[in-house]
Amino acid sequence: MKTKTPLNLKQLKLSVPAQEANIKSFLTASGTFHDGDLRLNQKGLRLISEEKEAQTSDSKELNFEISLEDLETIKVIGKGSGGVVQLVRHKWVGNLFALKVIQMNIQEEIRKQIVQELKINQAAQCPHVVVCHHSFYHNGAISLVLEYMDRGSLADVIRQVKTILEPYLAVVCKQVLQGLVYLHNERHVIHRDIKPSNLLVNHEGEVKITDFGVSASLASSMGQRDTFVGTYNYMSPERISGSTYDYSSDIWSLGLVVLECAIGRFPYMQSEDQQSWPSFYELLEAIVESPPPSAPSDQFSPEFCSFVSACIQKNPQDRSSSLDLLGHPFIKKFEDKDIDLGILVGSLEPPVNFPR
Ligand SMILES: Nc1ncnc2c1ncn2[C@@H]1O[C@H](COP(=O)(O)OP(=O)(O)OP(=O)(O)O)[C@@H](O)[C@H]1O
Repeated sequence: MKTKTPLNLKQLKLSVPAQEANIKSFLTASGTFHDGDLRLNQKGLRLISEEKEAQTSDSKELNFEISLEDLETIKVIGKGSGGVVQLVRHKWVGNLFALKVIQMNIQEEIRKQIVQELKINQAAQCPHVVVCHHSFYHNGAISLVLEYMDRGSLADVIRQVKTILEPYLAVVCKQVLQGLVYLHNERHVIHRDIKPSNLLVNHEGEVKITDFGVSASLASSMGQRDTFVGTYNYMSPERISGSTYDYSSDIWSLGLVVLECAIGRFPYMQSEDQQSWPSFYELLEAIVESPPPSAPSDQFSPEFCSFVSACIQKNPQDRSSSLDLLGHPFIKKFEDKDIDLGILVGSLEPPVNFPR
């Protein structure tokens, strides 16, 4: 029988790695251990070539990869004409995202092409454009993993507050214009679908344009036809009448959105107590044929009225550009007033509680 040699406690030393602090450099934000081609996290071990990862990584700001199986649904937060938007949580990392699934009855080839274009657009680098972290083509649908905007859209805000006062509106406009300057002047794209439900808000009072790329990609994949549109309400007269259109088409839409937020009703609705909307054709005819709506000068400041009219002009050439509008007296007037949109949106019911 062997006798145990008593351990010399002094010999029992834990050897501390000389460069302990550097362990962090092996971990990504998600806690994934990576060393060269090796990746290890809760899901197991993977080998990824650094080069391939650089090419295929379409997650902006996130240094972990997202796959649909990693996301668990918390709640449906919205429904659009193209599909459903869900609030989802990353199972391992805990981050929240908005998952938008667009069911499309179009050829597989076109769907793949759209996802390809969306991936290019994912490089969006602007604090006023919603980040699309990832896009998939899966089971006949396009899924977009979007930055989650926890106060919903401007449509949700006006549903609650009915009207937005000029100082807050100036802050909203400034941020939307910053997003538009980025899209128009840096990315050289027309958004094509500026409307209240595509302007999202978070608790910090940040306003961001969403659906960037989606409508543009769909239009280009479908040969410039405006077949995929949820609403024509905010569409410029030149688009409705089938003429060529440019960035100024987004400015028309912005003007209508801003006026709607100020007066508390869609500007082509005659009065607040008007029960029914004009019919689809009446509306299109009014947009193309009637004089454009304007802000009533007895209720709003001259700066606001001038801003609205700089946007809502029938002739696209008479509209100001997004860059010019950023310097408009209406925007400048409130710039140094320290207006906190976060306080306004913070006082509202979070949209996730809305019955839809
Ligand atoms: N990234 C997001 N974060 C939080 N909520 C979102 C996000 N994206 C969309 N939503 C919510 O989901 C709703 C539906 O969005 P979606 O883009 O599918 O349709 P829509 O813009 O309302 O209409 P349409 O499909 O006709 O363009 C939005 O109005 C908004 O309230």
